Amino acid sequence: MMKNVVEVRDLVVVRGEREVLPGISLDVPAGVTGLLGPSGCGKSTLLRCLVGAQRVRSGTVEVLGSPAGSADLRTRIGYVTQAASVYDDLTVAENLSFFVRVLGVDRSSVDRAIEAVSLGDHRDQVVGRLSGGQRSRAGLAVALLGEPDLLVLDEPTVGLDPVLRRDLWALFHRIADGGAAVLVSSHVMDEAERCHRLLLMREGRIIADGSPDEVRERTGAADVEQAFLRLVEGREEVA
Ligand SMILES: Nc1ncnc2c1ncn2[C@@H]1O[C@H](COP(=O)(O)OP(=O)(O)OP(=O)(O)O)[C@@H](O)[C@H]1O
Repeated sequence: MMKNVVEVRDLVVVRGEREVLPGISLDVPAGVTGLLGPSGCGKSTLLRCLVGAQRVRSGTVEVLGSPAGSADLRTRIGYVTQAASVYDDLTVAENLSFFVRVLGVDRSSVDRAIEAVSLGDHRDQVVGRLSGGQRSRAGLAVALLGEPDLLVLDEPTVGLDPVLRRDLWALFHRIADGGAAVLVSSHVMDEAERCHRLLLMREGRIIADGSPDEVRERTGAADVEQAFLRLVEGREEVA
């Protein structure tokens, strides 16, 4: 049995002139893992590496036992970026039918994906007329088409109201309960409590790794936001 869904070792990524990831190592197990850190710390860059969309300078990225970017991972990873991944002028069902052909997966996955994100009542509605939360779920449905073993979500709850955020997190947990590993990035620390496991990131490095309880206990903090600040301050004292 495989231990980790993702294993990253000594990964170095340079974007523009900057070493955005200066040699990061981390594992992602099954369940819901939160990748948390301030804007610009390199979360999206790391996620791009996992899906094989980022040029890397050195190090290794293994996903589901294969090197990131391998052809056999194409339908085994679902990836939702911050940019909209669905077409505004197509209905939910038309979008999904289109991506079914692109991915070469079974047509029956359209209904399954629509049901998974609870968009049954909106399946024949044009995406451009959906609310923000419904649009997010439509994008998520596309990522679920291939029944992925790993779902990579880049800040999926940005700009959503608290009720929609809560509903989306419940959905991530249902997906994880179905057996997929779910990796969710966020710069909102209060989302940390909703994860089985946390990776706290700062300036291209992982500064803490564990369950929300472990991270809080290790730092003696009341919540994960305070834990993050304590870790940052601790580092600065040592430096
Ligand atoms: N195309 C690019 N060319 C050069 N530098 C880039 C490019 N894209 C991002 N960067 C830089 O890489 C660093 C990390 O960016 P990244 O998008 O990975 O951060 P992030 O943690 O996902 O931020 P956010 O939460 O704002 O999305 C930033 O300093 C950013 O300016």
